[in-house]
Amino acid sequence: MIASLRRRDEWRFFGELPQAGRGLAAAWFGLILLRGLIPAVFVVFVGLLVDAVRRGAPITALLLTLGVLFVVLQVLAPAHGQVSANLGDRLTGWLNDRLLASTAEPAGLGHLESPELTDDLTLARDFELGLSGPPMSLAMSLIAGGLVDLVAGFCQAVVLAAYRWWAPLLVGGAWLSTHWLLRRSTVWDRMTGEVLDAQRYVEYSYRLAMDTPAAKEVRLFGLAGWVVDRFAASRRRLVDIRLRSTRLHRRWILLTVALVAGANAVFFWSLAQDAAAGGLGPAATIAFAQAAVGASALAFGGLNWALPHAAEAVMTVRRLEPAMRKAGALTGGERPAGRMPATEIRFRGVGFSYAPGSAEVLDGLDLVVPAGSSLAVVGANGAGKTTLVKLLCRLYDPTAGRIEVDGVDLRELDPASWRGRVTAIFQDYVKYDLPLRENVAPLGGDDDDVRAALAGAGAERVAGLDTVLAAGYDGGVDLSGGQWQRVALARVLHAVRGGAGVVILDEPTAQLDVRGEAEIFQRLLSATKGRTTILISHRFSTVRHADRICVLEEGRVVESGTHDSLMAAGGRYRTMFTLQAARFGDEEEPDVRLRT
Ligand SMILES: Nc1ncnc2c1ncn2[C@@H]1O[C@H](COP(=O)(O)OP(=O)(O)OP(=O)(O)O)[C@@H](O)[C@H]1O
Repeated sequence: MIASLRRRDEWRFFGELPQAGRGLAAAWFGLILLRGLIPAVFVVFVGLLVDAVRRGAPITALLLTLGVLFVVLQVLAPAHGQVSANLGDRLTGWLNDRLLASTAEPAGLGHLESPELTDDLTLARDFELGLSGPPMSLAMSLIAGGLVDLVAGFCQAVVLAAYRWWAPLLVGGAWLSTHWLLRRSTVWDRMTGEVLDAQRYVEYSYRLAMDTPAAKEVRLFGLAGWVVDRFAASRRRLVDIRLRSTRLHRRWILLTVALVAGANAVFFWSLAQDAAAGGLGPAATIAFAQAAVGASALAFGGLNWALPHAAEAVMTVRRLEPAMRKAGALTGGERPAGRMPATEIRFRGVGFSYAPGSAEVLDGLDLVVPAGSSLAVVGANGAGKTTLVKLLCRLYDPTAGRIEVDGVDLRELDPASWRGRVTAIFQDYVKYDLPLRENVAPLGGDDDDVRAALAGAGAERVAGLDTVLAAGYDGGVDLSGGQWQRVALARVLHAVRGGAGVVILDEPTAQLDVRGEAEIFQRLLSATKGRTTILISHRFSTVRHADRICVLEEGRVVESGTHDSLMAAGGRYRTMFTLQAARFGDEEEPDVRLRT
């Protein structure tokens, strides 16, 4: 039992508190002891006062002491509340720091895509949102209150030992047992699929209502009422589950009442007997009676509500740290990437699936990209094109085969060093709510370089370098889809200027008009000169200008060659190209070639 008590999250939670603020945690614990001790001292002094009155002795000093104790007790309560709120806020900040670090630091992405870890993450983040329990600053006040009661009850029970050795055990034990007997009524299991599901819905509906990206559709499709109802319904569901799992169990309550009533009856009967028989004076009788009443604070049911919730949040974050580190880890190589690739990038029998047991997205893929050349990858939706370049960025490792750079397995290279060589624009590129300068050079850079990159992407006039690219900020602006894409391209061009040797362009011009696309390609052409470039596009007018083209189907390369050779071969590429040319016309295509 002791071992199981020691293993409980609650203890470990108290052990973690100093991490949030050593001095503050010490003050918080100190105030708990002080506020718990004073009531027992008060009881003793009341006894002494009654005795002094009875004996006709001076009572001024005793009254003064009682007054001071009373005032101190009153002052300590709000001060403790403030310390608790501060500690709760610090703890929230500390937990957020840990969560951000465990989410952002792993080199891979596995930890963000594991369903179990995502569940834990939802649970962990609740310490701030307070969707299924009090937020941390309030929880710390409630926990402090519960602990003060516990210490106060314990100290007053100890006073009873001066009456009879068994009195603290009988009275204190009875009140203490209420904690275990009623525990089931106040604690609820939040790790069930039903709770996590409801919690995820609550969060999601909340974000749908509050976040700008969903605002257009919510209004256009008349979804406002639906979103609000959905939030209310999932919130209600969460409350219902909680009520259901914590409903009071009548049998346990009756047992608790009987136990407490019985213990107190025995104690007070014994006290009355001794007082009547003259074995106990009025001062002691009053003091022990008061202490017995005070011991009722041991029924610290209040702790059950806030403590498990807070402890769970802290322990979930602690548990997530190693789990996310492991799931997001990439087997570490330490070889620096230097100026790789000097000769080629080679995919050798590469297989990949996103989760163990799930479908193979890449399956025995072989591909060579000579250094300094351009390769276009085409294929139907879901063929695995983006997955291929994600592996090249080492966001994941192949589940079979290997990717070699100049003959060296990518896994032997230091991931950070290799990523320093690669730059990419993905379909879901990030639109930072930051000034244009940081959108182009997130890690900072010379303004002239930023301007040159913007000019290269035809985005020099979208906004001033200091303008925040989000309408919600003072002086901020929102950009069109095409303008955003140019800014993202500028980010890539800035990285190329900074020395990136591998350029990945995943549908880089999907949001540009035909003229814009032709113009951007001219610029990409000169900017990526001498760089190894991989272009993914559904626009064959763009694709045809790559040095080489490969067609991906069901996770394999089924055709590869130059535009002319593939057209001459009359295979899938020719079919796709002809279909698109017939539908959209091929006359306006830009006369540019994406290569060195
Ligand atoms: N993070 C992920 N977790 C699980 N499966 C994924 C993930 N990303 C992609 N997939 C699956 O992998 C397959 C290939 O996706 P991928 O994005 O590589 O295709 P694509 O060829 O780039 O498609 P598109 O032309 O539509 O962009 C798809 O079936 C997709 O459902």
